[in-house]
Amino acid sequence: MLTVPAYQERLLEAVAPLTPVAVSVLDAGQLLGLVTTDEVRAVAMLPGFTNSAMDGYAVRAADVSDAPVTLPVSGDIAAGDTRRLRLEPGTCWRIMTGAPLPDGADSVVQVELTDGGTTDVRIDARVESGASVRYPGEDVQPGQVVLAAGTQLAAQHVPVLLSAGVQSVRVRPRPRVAVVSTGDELRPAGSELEHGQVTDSNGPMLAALAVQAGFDVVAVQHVGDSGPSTRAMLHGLADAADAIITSGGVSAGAFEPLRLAFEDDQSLEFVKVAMQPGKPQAFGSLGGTPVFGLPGNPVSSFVSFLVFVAPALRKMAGRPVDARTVRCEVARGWQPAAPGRTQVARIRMRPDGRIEQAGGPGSHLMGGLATAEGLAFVPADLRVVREGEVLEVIEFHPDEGPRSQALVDTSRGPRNA
Ligand SMILES: Nc1nc2c(c(=O)[nH]1)N[C@H]1C(S)=C(S)[C@@H](COP(=O)(O)OP(=O)(O)OC[C@H]3O[C@@H](n4cnc5c(N)ncnc54)[C@H](O)[C@@H]3O)O[C@H]1N2
Ligand code: MOO
Repeated sequence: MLTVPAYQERLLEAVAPLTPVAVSVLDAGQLLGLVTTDEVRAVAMLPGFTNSAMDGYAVRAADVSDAPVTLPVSGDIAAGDTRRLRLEPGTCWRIMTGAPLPDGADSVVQVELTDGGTTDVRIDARVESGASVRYPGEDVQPGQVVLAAGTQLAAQHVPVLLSAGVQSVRVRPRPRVAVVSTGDELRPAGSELEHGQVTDSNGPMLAALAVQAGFDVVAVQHVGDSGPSTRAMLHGLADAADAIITSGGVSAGAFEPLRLAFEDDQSLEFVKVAMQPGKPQAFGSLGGTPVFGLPGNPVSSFVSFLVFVAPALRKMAGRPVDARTVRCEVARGWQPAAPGRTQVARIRMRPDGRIEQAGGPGSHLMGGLATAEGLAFVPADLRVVREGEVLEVIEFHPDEGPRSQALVDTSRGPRNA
């Protein structure tokens, strides 16, 4: 049996980062989570013009040095005013935050330090030259590197990309994933079930895991216990997807579709990993598209995705491969179900940050999975997990949500309205 790190390594060696593509920054929502392959340089400077940092009055500092003073107000300059204006010595303009400073003005007195007048204004405090003024290029200069190569794009990068005149960025594309459930017993969700049939929950679950982890799902399909049908379906999907994830049909039964399809073929290998759940695994490549064959038990599939598939897909996406883990202390011990195999235990977090097992270790227990808040790694040589033991934990982060949602312009109201 392979160890968990040995199988992870095998998968990582077999996949390569996807070829970079240029993506328009106008599609900012689509960029979230993608990784830049090149430095991104500003085209325009930021700010683009001298402007006010405060609502107040644009003045020459010299004219208010003997404050309190009263100055005539030449007019109003709102944000967005495109006129080229001048300030005559001994006068002022009422100006709003972000509005262009008139030529000749060198500072802004915020409105709170005045009587707020609109024809004449009494200014009660002196200001230094440059007070409350934002200068062109003080934030970003043309040609300046605003994003390093290898940046994983997030909301914080959107403003500078859109404002600094950048047209497009080169990124690794989001891996496109096809999901295939195998087995004659499966029926699509919502179907009436006959005795012996079960709902295909792995397909939608694996699709949800993929989307939640920042990948695109291009197909969710089902095939029965037929080797030829499985071969045909997977070969078809290999052209449309960057990776295929199957569930079921990899263990020792008489009708295992993945085995029937590929056992005599060099394209897929069937291995056992010293992990519980998730012992039987298959991996291979169809026309260069990696195929991850996960075991059918729902929790086995779930765990296998996070432990084996997600790191490989992250490598394809150019992201750091390792899952983020935290070290947590065990609040209440338990007995690992399969000593000698790394147990990937479903756990709950107590309010004090300590953990306990969520439900039993069985790999069919979907109810227990639903109550879990993370997965804890119990080393294979640990026969008993004792209170106080410290384990590595992958926390589930439902707050992170999907990353491929387009940003919608809601200003036009509902579609077809
Ligand atoms: N003789 C042996 N039997 C089994 C072994 C073994 O080593 N020797 N390993 C066991 C382990 S461990 C696992 S895990 C499972 C893996 O089995 P398969 O990958 O072949 O999966 P199936 O047999 O197709 O299904 C297993 C189980 O999961 C249910 N299932 C499958 N697909 C779905 C789906 N899309 N949605 C919901 N549920 C699904 C299926 O109905 C079965 O109950 O093998 C053990 N057996
Ligand atoms: O590997 Mo199986 O997932 O132990 O039930």
